[in-house]
Formats: sequence, C-alpha cells, structure tokens
Amino acid sequence: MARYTRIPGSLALITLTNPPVNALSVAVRQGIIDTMSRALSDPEVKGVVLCGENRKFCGGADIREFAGPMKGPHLVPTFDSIEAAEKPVVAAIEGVALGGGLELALACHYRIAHVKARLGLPEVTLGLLPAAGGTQRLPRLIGVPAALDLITTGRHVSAQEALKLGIVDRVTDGDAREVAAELARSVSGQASRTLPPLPVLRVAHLSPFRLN
Ligand SMILES: CCCCCCCC/C=C\C/C=C/C(=O)SCCNC(=O)CCNC(=O)[C@H](O)C(C)(C)COP(=O)(O)OP(=O)(O)OC[C@H]1O[C@@H](n2cnc3c(N)ncnc32)[C@H](O)[C@@H]1OP(=O)(O)O
Repeated sequence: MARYTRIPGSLALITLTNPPVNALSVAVRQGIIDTMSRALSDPEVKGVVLCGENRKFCGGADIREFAGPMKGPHLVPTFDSIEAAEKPVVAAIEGVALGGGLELALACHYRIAHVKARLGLPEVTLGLLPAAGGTQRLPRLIGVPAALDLITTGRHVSAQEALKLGIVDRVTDGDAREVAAELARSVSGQASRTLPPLPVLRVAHLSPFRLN
C-alpha cells in the first residue's frame, strides 16, 4: 500500500508501506498510482515527497510475488507516470533503494539520500535486468560507463558515492523527508526537471549513433 498525507508547504507525502523493506508488491504499485493521481488532481498540492515506511525507501520488486504470475499494474507505466508528473516529485531515500526501488527513485525528478542509505541495481544477481526503466534512466543521469558498472555488477553504492556519481542531488545526516520537502517547496511551481538525453556514441567508420 501507499499512504497519502498532506504536509506543510502545499505538499503531499506518499509513504510506501510494505514491511520489511517496502517492496513493490501489487498493492504498493496500485497505491503509488492512486496516491500520485490524488496528488496531481488536487490543485492545492504543489509538489510530492515519496518515501518508505520505517526509514526504508524500497527494496525493489517484491520477491515474495516472483513465484506466481504477474498481477496488477506494471512497474514501467507506474514509474513513467511519476516522471511525467507536472508537479515536482522528490524521493527521500533512507535505508535502501535497490532494484525497482532505485528505478522508482530514478523516475522521480529529484533524489535526497540519507548518509547511511545504500543504492544499487542488484537485478543481475537474480538473473534479471533492471527492466523497469533503470537501463534507460541511469545512463541518462550518470553516463553509460558508470551505469554499466552498476548494472553489470549489481554492487551497492553508499549515499556519498551516489552523490559523486550524480545519482542523488543531496546527502543528509538528518531526516531525508524534511530535506526532500524543503527541496520540493523550493522548486514547486517550476517545470518538472527532465533527464538529459542519452549520449551519442561514436563508433569508428560509422555515423554518430544515438542510443534509444
Ligand atoms: C516487455 C517488457 C517486460 C518488462 C518486465 C519488467 C520486469 C521488471 C524487472 C525488473 C524490475 C525490478 C526488479 C527487482 O527489483 S529485483 C529485486 C531487487 N532487490 C533485491 O535484490 C534486494 C534483495 N534484498 C537485499 O539485498 C537485502 O535483503 C536488503 C539489503 C534489502 C536488507 O538486508 P538486511 O538488512 O541484511 O536484511 P535481510 O536480508 O535479512 O532482509 C530483511 C527482510 O526483508 C526481506 N526482503 C528483502 N528484500 C526483499 C524484496 N525485494 N522483496 C520482499 N522481501 C524482501 C527479506 O526476505 C527479509 O525478510 P524476513 O526473512 O521475513 O525477515
């Protein structure tokens, strides 16, 4: 599920609630869609902060659902609808943002990480690809070589390394939700930030070739 709360500064706080790591179960995916739609349709809401309950952002796809057929809304349109939102959406990353959890954060317009947070795309360790936007959004954000490193090794990075790589906008040792809310308030009313285009690869003897 996802809990919807109004917080000061004309913001909505969306909290993923699926213990122990707020994984993206059917109910969480549906909850994101419902609460985002509520925030976007309320003219009094100027921005959104997205976080996870118990100071854990999101551990990714819910591995407890892997045994059965996929049900409910798919991750890709769920995340695309966040990216397309005309109000700024800021991820407050505490604990972990792994796999689909990091892909969810990448679909947000800004990312704040707590200093102890760990981020990564460990799908490769499960024989999967980050197929919910990670293979597109991460290279656009941090470049192809750094993104390939994270995608092919599945290694986790600290908040400080994520900041250095450009995955997150700011690291805090305080409450990431408060810092995210401050940022959301400061950019509310502005056009949503978009990711840079994919870099152009130059291959010897071939014309410049754009990845898409
Ligand atoms: C045509 C187009 C088709 C497109 C198809 C698109 C499909 C989409 C494809 C990919 C999208 C995304 C995929 C993923 O996200 S895969 C999952 C990625 N996440 C992980 O691999 C995280 C795995 N977990 C961990 O690394 C660790 O558990 C931890 C770092 C989150 C926490 O570590 P620690 O503090 O040491 O605790 P535990 O390991 O003991 O775990 C605690 C508790 O949490 C449960 N748990 C952990 N992760 C998950 C999860 N992802 N889902 C559900 N539950 C999780 C774990 O089982 C423990 O539970 P307990 O034993 O009951 O306490």
